[in-house]
Amino acid sequence: MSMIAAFYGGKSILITGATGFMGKVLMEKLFRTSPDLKVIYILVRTKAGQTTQQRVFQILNSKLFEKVKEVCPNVHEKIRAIYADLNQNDFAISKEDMQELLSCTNIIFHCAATVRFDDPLRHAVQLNVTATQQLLLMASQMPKLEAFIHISTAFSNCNLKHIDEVIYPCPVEPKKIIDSMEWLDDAIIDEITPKLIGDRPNTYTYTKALGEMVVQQESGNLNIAIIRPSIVGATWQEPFPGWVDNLNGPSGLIIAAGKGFLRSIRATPMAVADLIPVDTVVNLTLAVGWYTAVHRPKSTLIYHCTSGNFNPCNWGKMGFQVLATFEKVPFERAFRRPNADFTTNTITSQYWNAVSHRAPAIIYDFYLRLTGRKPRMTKLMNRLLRTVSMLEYFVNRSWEWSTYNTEMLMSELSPEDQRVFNFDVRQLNWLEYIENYVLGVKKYLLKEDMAGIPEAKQHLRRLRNIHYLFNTALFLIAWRLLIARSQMARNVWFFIMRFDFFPSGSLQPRSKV
Ligand SMILES: CCCCCCCCCCCCCCCCCC(=O)SCCNC(=O)CCNC(=O)[C@H](O)C(C)(C)COP(=O)(O)OP(=O)(O)OC[C@H]1O[C@@H](n2cnc3c(N)ncnc32)[C@H](O)[C@@H]1OP(=O)(O)O
Ligand SMILES: NC(=O)C1=CN([C@@H]2O[C@H](COP(=O)(O)OP(=O)(O)OC[C@H]3O[C@@H](n4cnc5c(N)ncnc54)[C@H](OP(=O)(O)O)[C@@H]3O)[C@@H](O)[C@H]2O)C=CC1
Repeated sequence: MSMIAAFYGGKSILITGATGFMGKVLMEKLFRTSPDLKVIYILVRTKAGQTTQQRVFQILNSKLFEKVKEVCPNVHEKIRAIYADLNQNDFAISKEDMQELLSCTNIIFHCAATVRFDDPLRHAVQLNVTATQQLLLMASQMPKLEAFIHISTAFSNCNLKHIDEVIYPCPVEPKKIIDSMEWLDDAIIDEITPKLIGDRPNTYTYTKALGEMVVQQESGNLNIAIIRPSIVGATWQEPFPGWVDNLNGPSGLIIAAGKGFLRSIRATPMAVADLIPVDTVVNLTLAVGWYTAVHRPKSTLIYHCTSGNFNPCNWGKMGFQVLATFEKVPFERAFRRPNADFTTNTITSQYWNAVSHRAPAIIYDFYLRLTGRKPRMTKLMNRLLRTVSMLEYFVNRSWEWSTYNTEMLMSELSPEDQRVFNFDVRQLNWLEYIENYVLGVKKYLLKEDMAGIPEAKQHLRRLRNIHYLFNTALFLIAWRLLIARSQMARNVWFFIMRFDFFPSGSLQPRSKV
């Protein structure tokens, strides 16, 4: 019997960010392994015209939850969606709901965050820092609370090369930052943002670091742990391989490469691609919840959930395997044949951006205009290049994360728990994982049917022929222009012609047969 699964039985669990990528997998695993848990409270806002109930309905009816429905048929009764907006005071939770949360919650998993790299500082602080502070305040009023698990990121200190399982202070206290957001206007905030984030690449990593400081400062008597995952990718094993439902991290770039938009990226092939499957992160998170509640460590423990030091894969290997998978399972209606290159040189990268990204987009838009349609490729390409430029920081560096606490936890688990809540990435076969990831992107993100693969391959063959035709035409035009302008080119041309048309020793053309 799994001790961790048994621990969650009968518990009331509060999850923030349950509608997000990680939150959904966390809920799924909890329901599947501990169907006798009492209730999962989720803080949900309304979005895209959907009520909180409609959002929950959609999640429970998704493919991800198919297995849960077999194990826990009354899952919809055990999930209690509470309307909440983490940007509002007291999260805009009603008094009755707040009362229930305060009196019943046993465990909190705080996953909600803004993960956008370009969020204005004010918004990133509100969600990643102030909301965390408010949630801690709520937690301190929960008499039955056994553990508070905060999800951070392994990149919260990405300005360092070696990162230990400790909280590193930021120069300006989070409380001062929170206060200043109250009275500074947006223009001033924008002006001071680069100074505040310092050598971090974006407001996301900076505010996640501030969030950790808040956890440390406001922990009081709470039983707290922090989990720092690296780049979270599709599921490895559970509930099935390759599940992914958003474009963050590598997923968006896999689509861009598979559809032939992304042809080159400034990335270091030998740099470690510190990807971690989402189900691995969830298994560690649940194990940490159990350990923190049962063993009550004296201080806040930080767990790095990374793959680089256990089972490293690099970007070169990853890119190669992604392209190899496109050969077997191409995406439908590609713009160009998938063929993305890595370059480490900024100038070469700019050259390829002009030649392989912008030029084809301009030509395609010209074609759209000629055929009376609205041009759109240049705009799309500009957005893609902007996205790529934001991710470049992470694909040109390697980090070392110490994993003492994660390894300690692994050794504390019973063999059964090590199996059910497996977070040992040494067992991960990268080639298989990446292949399943690409397949998952095709199936669950692009919603493409496997039956369309022959047609997709046929389309790629057509694109290859167009490519050859286009290149030949381009070569001929360039050559024709060159001979018109250069005597030397003309001499070379006549020399070749003579060599080809007049057999050696003869000045007569070859007779046509
Ligand atoms: C052979 C090649 C193989 C390639 C493999 C190489 C892979 C390298 C991957 C490196 C990943 C490094 C990630 C590092 C993560 C750090 C870990 C964390 O904690 S951080 C946690 C992880 N956090 C993150 O990863 C956040 C990263 N993302 C962001 O911050 C923002 O999306 C943005 C600033 C990039 C774009 O903002 P903005 O322009 O305002 O627009 P929107 O957001 O509204 O989207 C606009 C359009 O772009 C689309 N799209 C979106 N994302 C991607 C993508 N990744 N990609 C491509 N496309 C993407 C989106 O669908 C939309 O399309 P459409 O609907 O218009 O057609
Ligand atoms: N994905 C990754 O690569 C990594 C993620 N992490 C961390 O893991 C955690 C989960 O990330 P992930 O699941 O990928 O992120 P997602 O963007 O998929 O999910 C974010 C969640 O936060 C919720 N949320 C955002 N703003 C609000 C708000 N104002 N009120 C209520 N809820 C809100 C979202 O709700 P809604 O659906 O309504 O938008 C969503 O449920 C985050 O803390 C992140 O920093 C760490 C390392 C890597």
